[in-house]
Amino acid sequence: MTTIASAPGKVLLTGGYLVLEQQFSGLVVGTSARFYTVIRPQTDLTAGTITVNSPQFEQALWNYKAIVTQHKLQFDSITESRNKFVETCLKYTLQVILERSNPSLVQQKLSHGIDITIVGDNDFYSQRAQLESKQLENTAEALNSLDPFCKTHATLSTVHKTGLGSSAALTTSLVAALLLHFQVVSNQFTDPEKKLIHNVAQFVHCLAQGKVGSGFDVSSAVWGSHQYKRFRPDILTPIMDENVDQKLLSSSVDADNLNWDNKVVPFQLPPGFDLMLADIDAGSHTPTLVGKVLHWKKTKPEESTLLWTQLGQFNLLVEQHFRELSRLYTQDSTDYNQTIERCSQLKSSDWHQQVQGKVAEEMVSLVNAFNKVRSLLQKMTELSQVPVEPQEQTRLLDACTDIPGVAMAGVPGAGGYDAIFCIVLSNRSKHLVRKVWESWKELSVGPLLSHADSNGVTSVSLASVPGLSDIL
Ligand SMILES: Nc1ncnc2c1ncn2[C@@H]1O[C@H](COP(=O)(O)OP(=O)(O)O)[C@@H](O)[C@H]1O
Ligand SMILES: C[C@@](O)(CCOP(=O)(O)OP(=O)(O)O)CC(=O)O
Repeated sequence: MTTIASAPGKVLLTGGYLVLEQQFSGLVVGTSARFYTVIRPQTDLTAGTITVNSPQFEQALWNYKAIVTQHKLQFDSITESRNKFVETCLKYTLQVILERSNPSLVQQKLSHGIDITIVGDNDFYSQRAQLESKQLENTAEALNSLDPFCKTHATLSTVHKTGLGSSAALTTSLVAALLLHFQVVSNQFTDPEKKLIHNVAQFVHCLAQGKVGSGFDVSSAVWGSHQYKRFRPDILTPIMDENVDQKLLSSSVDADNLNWDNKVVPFQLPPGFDLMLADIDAGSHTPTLVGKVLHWKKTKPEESTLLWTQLGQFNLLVEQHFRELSRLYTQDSTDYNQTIERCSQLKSSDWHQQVQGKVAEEMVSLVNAFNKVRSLLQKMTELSQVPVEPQEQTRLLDACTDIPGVAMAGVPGAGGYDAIFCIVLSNRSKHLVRKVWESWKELSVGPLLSHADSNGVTSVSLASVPGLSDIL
């Protein structure tokens, strides 16, 4: 039986940096771009052989040996080339599986080896090189013409990532596929099953990256779009050890372990709103940005605390206005749709003067709250001297915000020169935004094709994913 699990990428709309602390939250939106892990039993491999390949990359083939005796696992990497995330996923997820399932079932499923294929939608990786080699412009139309899961002509260490969170989506889809393949979870992915997938994926992701981060990226790979409040780091810090005791690991990641105090409040963009993303070629190194911002925060506790408090309030206001708009839709969808239609034809700065009614008022409040968020991120940039929303990005975002039907434009997550997002109200606005991106000279702006998709981790069939069977 072939097993496939899939997990989405993410965009942190608000809450960058603040979400590292439990008292603040982040608003994260899932993307239509997803990772897929396909597990197929083999008939001709020696017992315990696990082959993993990522066909979009060069030199992306890894072999492992997993020997199970009773509840014990002996796990070795056979190939010289390593993939920290894949290896960590396999080793510790198999240990969790051994604590929760019959060892003879695990042995039987590994008896002739298994083959694992991992792919991510094209949006996870920059397609600039691919487009250049085909002499195509970096436009949405050209991206649309590429094959699904196309080759990047790069290795995993040289590829340019677009910031959708490849390691979190990969980890989550691989953990979920393994738990499903070894029958620890059902293909329904019920709530407690998702909790287990989440907890295992957070552990693996933290161990592989060598630190306990906020975890919003793994959380959105599991739960899709939501308001995220982090877990207390000390649920993981004591087990951040390659030789962690298997029983301790399994009990720590248990769905019923109440020490996991992360909070997930489901969220969806209101009807008529959609997300657009662009990757900026300049790029920033997120861990460096985070290190510098946190260093500044420590040296300037008073000014940073004030900024964090204000930013926290306006981040929450943005979310509240989104939620109120969704509520207004359910109350009177005709009035709501008419207002959105009207707003989609006007610049957001004109909504206040030219559109009336409750929905319009809410739209204006949303824009005002988000403008305040941006001005506070600009203040953070100035005070910390870290380019969270640098001036080049400010100019680009202002140009996007000046387009009719664009409700907001901002830097996602840690900000920097990595990416931008826009929230737009119509296909016409999308088209106009793409035109601005194509003609923008100061920064190289590459469109992504993803839109907002609030679904989290799922089990899927091969036939339901266009292009997937072609790369197996
Ligand atoms: N398609 C893939 N197949 C296998 N491993 C992958 C794939 N995509 C990403 N990874 C893993 O994730 C790592 C990248 O993680 P990271 O630098 O944290 O990027 P991101 O910010 O996108 O999560 C890679 O080095 C690799 O181990
Ligand atoms: C600063 C942060 O709060 C958010 C960073 O979010 P990004 O989405 O920018 O992350 P990358 O995918 O690693 O580039 C750090 C964190 O929460 O871990």
